[in-house]
Amino acid sequence: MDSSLPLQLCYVRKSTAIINRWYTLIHSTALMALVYYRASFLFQNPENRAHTPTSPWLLVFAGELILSFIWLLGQAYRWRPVTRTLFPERLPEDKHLPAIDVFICTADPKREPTFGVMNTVISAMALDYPPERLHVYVSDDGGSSLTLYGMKEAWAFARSWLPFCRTHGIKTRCPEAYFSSAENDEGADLRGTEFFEERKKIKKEFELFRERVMRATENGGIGDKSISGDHPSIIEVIGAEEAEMPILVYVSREKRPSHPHHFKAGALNVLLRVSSMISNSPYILVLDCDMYCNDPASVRQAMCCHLDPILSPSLAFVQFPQRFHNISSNDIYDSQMRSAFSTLWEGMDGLDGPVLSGTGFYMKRVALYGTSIQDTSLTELRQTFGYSDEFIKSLSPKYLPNISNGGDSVSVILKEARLLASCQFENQTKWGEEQVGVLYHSVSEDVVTGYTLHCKGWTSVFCVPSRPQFVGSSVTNLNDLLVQGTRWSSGLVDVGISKFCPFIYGPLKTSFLENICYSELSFFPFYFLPVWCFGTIPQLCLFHGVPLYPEVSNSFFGVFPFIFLSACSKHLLEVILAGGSIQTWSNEQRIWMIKSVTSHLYGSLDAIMKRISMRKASFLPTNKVVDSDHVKLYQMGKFDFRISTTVLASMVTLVVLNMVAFMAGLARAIVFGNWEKMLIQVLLSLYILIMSYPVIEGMILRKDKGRIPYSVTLLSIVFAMVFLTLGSVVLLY
Ligand SMILES: O=c1ccn([C@@H]2O[C@H](COP(=O)(O)OP(=O)(O)O[C@H]3O[C@H](CO)[C@@H](O)[C@H](O)[C@H]3O)[C@@H](O)[C@H]2O)c(=O)[nH]1
Ligand SMILES: [Mn+2]
Repeated sequence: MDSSLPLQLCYVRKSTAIINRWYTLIHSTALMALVYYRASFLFQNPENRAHTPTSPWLLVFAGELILSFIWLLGQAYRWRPVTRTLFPERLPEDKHLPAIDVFICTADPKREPTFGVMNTVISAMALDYPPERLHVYVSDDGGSSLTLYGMKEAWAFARSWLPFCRTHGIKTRCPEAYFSSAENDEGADLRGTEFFEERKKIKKEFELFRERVMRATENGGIGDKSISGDHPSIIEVIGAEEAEMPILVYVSREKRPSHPHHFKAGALNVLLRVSSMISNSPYILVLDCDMYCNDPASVRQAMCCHLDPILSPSLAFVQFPQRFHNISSNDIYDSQMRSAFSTLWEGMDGLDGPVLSGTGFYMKRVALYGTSIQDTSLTELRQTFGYSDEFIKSLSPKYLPNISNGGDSVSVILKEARLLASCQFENQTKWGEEQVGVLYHSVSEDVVTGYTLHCKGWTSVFCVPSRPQFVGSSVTNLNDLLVQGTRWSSGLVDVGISKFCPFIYGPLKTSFLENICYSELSFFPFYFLPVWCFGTIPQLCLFHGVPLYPEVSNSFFGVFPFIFLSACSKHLLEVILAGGSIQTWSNEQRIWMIKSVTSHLYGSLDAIMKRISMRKASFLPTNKVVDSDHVKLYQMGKFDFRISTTVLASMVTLVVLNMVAFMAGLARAIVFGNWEKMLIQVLLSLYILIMSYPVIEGMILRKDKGRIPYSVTLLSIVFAMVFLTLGSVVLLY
C-alpha cells in the first residue's frame, strides 16, 4: 500500500459558504434597519408616538434584539462548511492497527429493554476489526442481574453470529435489524443454498436467544433489589479465553444513595478506569445502549482520521451523526434533528471540529486524561487521578495489561478494577472536573466535555459516510421530546451560566468562530424569551388596537416582511440541500416554536434554579419501550398531547390568545378600516395560527386519546382572558 496517499480529504463547500456569507451580510443589514426604526421611535417627541405606549414597544424591541443576537451567533456555523472523503482501503495492515475499547452505557432495564441493549452489544462485537484488538464494555447503572445474564447469552450467540457475518460479508450486523428487514438480504440470491441453510440455522439460534432474554425479563430479572441504587461494584469479564472473539466486560459501578453518581458522565469515567486495567486501548468508541453499529466499517473510517499524520496530533475525537430507525416519513416532531447533524456540525467541522454528541464517537483516550504525564510527580498524579498506582502505571504509553494471560493476575486485576469503580475513589481527585475525564458539570456532559477539549487545543472531525454508521431510536412522542428537550436546554444553559460560559471561558483558548458556535449552543434555549414575547405582546396590542409595527405607507414597512421571508427562505434552502422537503421545513419551524415556548423555557428555569441551589440535577433516560398506542398516533402524523398539564396549558394559552387577538384585530380592521396600521400584527397572528394547526385540531376536531382535554382548553381560555385584561396595564405606559 502506498503510504504517501492521504487517508482522508477535506473539501470546503465553496458555493454554500458564499451563499451563507452573502445571506449574513444582507440579513444583518435589514436587522440594522429594524434596530434603527425601533430605536429612533424612542427618541421621537411624545406627541408623535401618542398611539403607542413605550413599554410594549420596548418589550418587542428586546425580543427582536435577543433573537437577532442568537441568529448572529448562529452564522458562525455557516462560515466554512466542509465535507470529507475517507479512504479506509489505504489503512495499514491489521496488525498495525491500534486497539479499541467500546463503551456502552445502560441505566435502567425498565426504560431500556435488555434485549435491545444486547443487540447494540452484539453489533459492537461484530465491528470489522481484528477481534484481539476490540473490547466491549457495558456499564450497567441499573446494576441489574438481567443485564449480566443478557450479556452472557449475547456472547454465546455472537460466537455463531460473528463468523456468519464475516464469512458472508453481512453489513447489517445488529441481528435484530438484520432479521427484521428483507432488504438486508440484497444480493442473497447470488449466494447459493449453503448461505440459506446457514441463515436459517442462525435465525433459529437468534430466536432462542431472544426467547431466553425475554423470559428472564418477564421472570422478574427486573425486580432485583440491586436496582435500588445501593450495591458494591460488580465487574465480570466474559470470554477472555477465546482469541477469535472480542472480550466482553460487564461493569456495574458501586452505587450508594448518599453518593452523587453523576449519571452517564460518572459511568463513562468508571469505564475509562476499569478498561485501563483490562485492555487500556488508545481509542474508545462510546455508544448509547440504543444506538447500534449499522456499518461495521465505522471503526476503519474513524481510523482514517485518527491515523492521518496531519490531523492526528491534535485530534481528540471523530464524531459520526446520530441517525434513527424509528422515524416516520413525515417526522412531525423533527426527531431526526437534521439541523444539528447536517448544517451545524458540518459547519463546525470546517472550524475546530464538531461538538461531542454523546454517542457514536471515537475518542483518543489520552485526550480525556488531560495532563501531560511525563513531567508530573507521583504525588501530583495521585491528587489528579486518585490513589491507584496500578491506574497511574496505565497512563504510560508502554503499559500493556493482559487479561488473557489467565492465572492469578486476573483476580488481582479485577480487584483493582472494583476499587476503581467504587464511590469513594474519586473523592479529592480531579475526575469530572476540567482536568480529567468526562465532565460532571452539566447533564449535557457531552457538550461541556467537548468544549473543554476544544479549549485545550484539541480538534475534532465530523464524518458522514453515505451509509449511516450508528442507528438508534429517537423520541417519537411529544412527552418524551419535551422531557429530553428540557434536559438538553437545562444542560446547555448550565454551561452558559457557569464558569464555562463561552463568552468568558473560551475567547483566548479556542478560535473565534468555534467559540461563537459554542456560545450559540449554550444560549439558544434563550430563544424562549423572544418567542414568548412575539407570541403575546403584539397580540395584546392587536386586541386593544395598538400598533407596534410600521404602517403600510411607512418607508420601514418593508423591513419586517423582508426579514421574515429572508429567514424562512434561508432555512428552506438548508432543508432542501440536506434532502428535506417543504414539509420538513414546516415541521422544523413548528417544533422550534413549540420547544421554545415549553422545553427551552422550563429547561432554562431548571438550570437557573440549579444554579441558585433550589433544585438538584436529574437525568431521566428517554423511554426506549415501544408503546403501540403512541406509535399509532405517531405514524398517522397526529400529535400526542398526553403531556404534563403545565406544559400543555402554556402552549394552548398562546394559541388561544392568538386566535382571540386575530379575530378581534380582523374585526377592528373591517369596522374601523385601520388595517394599514395593524397589518403586520394580523399577519403575525395568522402565521402563528397556521403553524399551530395541530394544536387547534387537537383542541377542537380530534376525538382520540391523544387530543387536548377540554379542561386544559378551558383553563387556557381563562389564562388568555386574564392576560388580555391585566395586560392592558402594560399599555398604559
Ligand atoms: O444515570 C444514567 C443516565 C443515563 N445513562 C445512559 O446515557 C445514555 C443516554 O441516555 P438517553 O436516555 O438515551 O438520552 P438521550 O436524550 O437520548 O441522549 C442524548 O443526550 C445525552 C445528554 O443529555 C447524551 O449523553 C446522549 O449521548 C445523547 O444521545 C443511555 O445509554 C443511558 O443508558 C447512564 O448510563 N446513566
Ligand atoms: Mn437516546
